[in-house]
Amino acid sequence: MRTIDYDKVINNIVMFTKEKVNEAGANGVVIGISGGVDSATVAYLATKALGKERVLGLIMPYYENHDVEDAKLVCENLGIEYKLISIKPLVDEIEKSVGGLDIKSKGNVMSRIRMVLLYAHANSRNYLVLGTSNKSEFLTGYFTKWGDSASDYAPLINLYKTEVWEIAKRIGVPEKIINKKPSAGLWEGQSDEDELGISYKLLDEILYRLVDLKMEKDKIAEELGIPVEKVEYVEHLVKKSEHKRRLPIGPEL
Ligand SMILES: Nc1ncnc2c1ncn2[C@@H]1O[C@H](COP(=O)(O)OP(=O)(O)OC[C@H]2O[C@@H]([n+]3cccc(C(=O)O)c3)[C@H](O)[C@@H]2O)[C@@H](O)[C@H]1O
Ligand SMILES: Nc1ncnc2c1ncn2[C@@H]1O[C@H](COP(=O)(O)OP(=O)(O)OP(=O)(O)O)[C@@H](O)[C@H]1O
Ligand SMILES: [Mg+2]
Repeated sequence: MRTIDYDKVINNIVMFTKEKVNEAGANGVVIGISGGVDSATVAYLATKALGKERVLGLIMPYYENHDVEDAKLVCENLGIEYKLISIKPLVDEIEKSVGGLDIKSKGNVMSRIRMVLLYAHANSRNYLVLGTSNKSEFLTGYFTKWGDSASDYAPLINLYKTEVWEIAKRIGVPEKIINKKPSAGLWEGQSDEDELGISYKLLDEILYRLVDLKMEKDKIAEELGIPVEKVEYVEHLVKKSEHKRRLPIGPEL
């Protein structure tokens, strides 16, 4: 992987967050706290930048499981204000109004309902929404369009998942959270690496060479000692999600 000066990156994110909040004249930031490492890392960095009084955490479970305890652990360790809001009634109402939803579509509704709640709090308190997307998710399209991808600023967007883990370790995110299997939590037992069909470690190595270094696919395969089909698969994920990384477009006049 690329070598990064982690202390410098941490400092840059902290300065960036401070600057953007000041520029916007905002009173603080609101973050969806899932109990996973991405949102925990954003919450730790935001608290470093703004102080605990200007960070609001929203814990928004659909399912009843241990993730809520992990999310509370993050908020309580930081001493930030947090609210626990079950999104079950809202999501179930939408599912009913559609007349039933397959599990993936329902997961996307969960993600978008959380976005609505985050922006309702941002509007009413003059806060900004901090997103938690990282570069691995962003490039592969592994997010809900206008759902978890929707935010005002995304402090981790230029960092691969394996780099987020490194940062999390350095800023004191509890080990229990760092060691959790990444999951969107959109259905019981969901795992990012299972759904994507590749480990983040390998995905990041491929993405870095494909996107940042713009290397030829067979060269990447040779360097990593993997079949070229794996590289082609990752390229396919990047290409088919292009529409998720831009605002809607229309025809040329
Ligand atoms: N070519 C194209 N040009 C323009 N728009 C296009 C399009 N193809 C689809 N679309 C639109 O995009 C929609 C599909 O995109 P979308 O609604 O996002 O849905 P989709 O990509 O099918 O599903 C989201 C994926 O992200 C994962 N996810 C979601 C949320 C959080 C996390 C996490 O890691 O925490 C992961 C989730 O498990 C699932 O695999 C279509 O319904 C259509 O409206
Ligand atoms: N139950 C939840 N409560 C509040 N926010 C949530 C919840 N589930 C998901 N989110 C929001 O959606 C984001 C995307 O989820 P994602 O799973 O990619 O990140 P994560 O849970 O922080 O880390 P990991 O990918 O390691 O599980 C979260 O970071 C969080 O901001
Ligand atoms: Mg998660």
